Amino acid sequence: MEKIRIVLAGPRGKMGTEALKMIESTPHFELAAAVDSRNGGKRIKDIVGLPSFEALIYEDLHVCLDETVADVLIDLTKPEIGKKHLEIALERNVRPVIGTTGFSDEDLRRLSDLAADRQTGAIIAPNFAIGAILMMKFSQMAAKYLPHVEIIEKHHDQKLDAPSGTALKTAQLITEVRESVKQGHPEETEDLPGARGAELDGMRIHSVRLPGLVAHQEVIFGGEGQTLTIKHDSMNRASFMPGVKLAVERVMKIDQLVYGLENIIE
Ligand SMILES: NC(=O)C1=CN([C@@H]2O[C@H](COP(=O)(O)OP(=O)(O)OC[C@H]3O[C@@H](n4cnc5c(N)ncnc54)[C@H](O)[C@@H]3O)[C@@H](O)[C@H]2O)C=CC1
Ligand SMILES: O=C(O)C1=N[C@H](C(=O)O)C[C@H](O)C1
Repeated sequence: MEKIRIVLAGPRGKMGTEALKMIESTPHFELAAAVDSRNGGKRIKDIVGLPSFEALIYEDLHVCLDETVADVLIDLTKPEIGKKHLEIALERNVRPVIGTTGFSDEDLRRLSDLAADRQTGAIIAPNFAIGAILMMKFSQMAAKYLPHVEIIEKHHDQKLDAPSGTALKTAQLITEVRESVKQGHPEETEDLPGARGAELDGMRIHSVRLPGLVAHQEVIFGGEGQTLTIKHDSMNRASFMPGVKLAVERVMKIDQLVYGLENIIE
């Protein structure tokens, strides 16, 4: 089998270091280069303790792709950078697998058109953990019958964005099937601003940030005399890697943009 040549953006990060281990242990993957905000000109083996990686580090994705033969870009940096990198990769027919968040509906439309024009596969995955994908799918099933729903997402306190991409994706999947309802008391007040969380189509989303957490979400449904809680916990970043690996393999076989791994797992 021919190896899939990967450029990894964000190799020093919490996700990036796990992704390096995953690439190293996958015989048909090869690290072609890396993109980092520092360390340009060095080699990956010089900045992380993985001596097998000779791949060069670039500080600019344009230059990296000018000088590197690559099939796939994995981006695990931060929201605005991931979006920019996705576009640069597509313009060069390198297939992006993006783990960062912050894509508006308008971004998704524009980038889908770009992927279709270039006939180049692209995957944006708000969450790579297979359990989290199932949590979202089960939540969508439940929302059809129990439309009163609140989402509580909990993350480590180094997370930049709120609410999480996973919470937004969950809410979006729920709005596809749920009848719009006004939740809570019609006359409820918020005596401390933010107490009821963010609001999306009547649903409430609450974001918790604490040291000690990794990535966790509860979707709580309420009905007459009953509640249903669907809960997922990522205990470490290794939990995301089977999904990253699957996305890299699948992006090689598609010629359009896919938003969410639920669209590629059977
Ligand atoms: N889709 C998913 O399943 C998951 C997505 N994430 C997302 O992945 C991203 C990374 O998460 P963590 O590893 O926890 O963050 P982190 O802060 O540990 O790592 C981010 C890395 O990106 C690098 N970086 C920043 N700007 C850059 C630039 N311009 N070019 C290249 N590299 C740059 C930083 O140096 C850092 O090493 C976040 O956006 C996070 O929300 C995190 C976990 C799971
Ligand atoms: O920043 C994180 O850590 C995570 N980000 C993604 C999100 O915003 O949903 C995925 C996962 O929750 C971890």
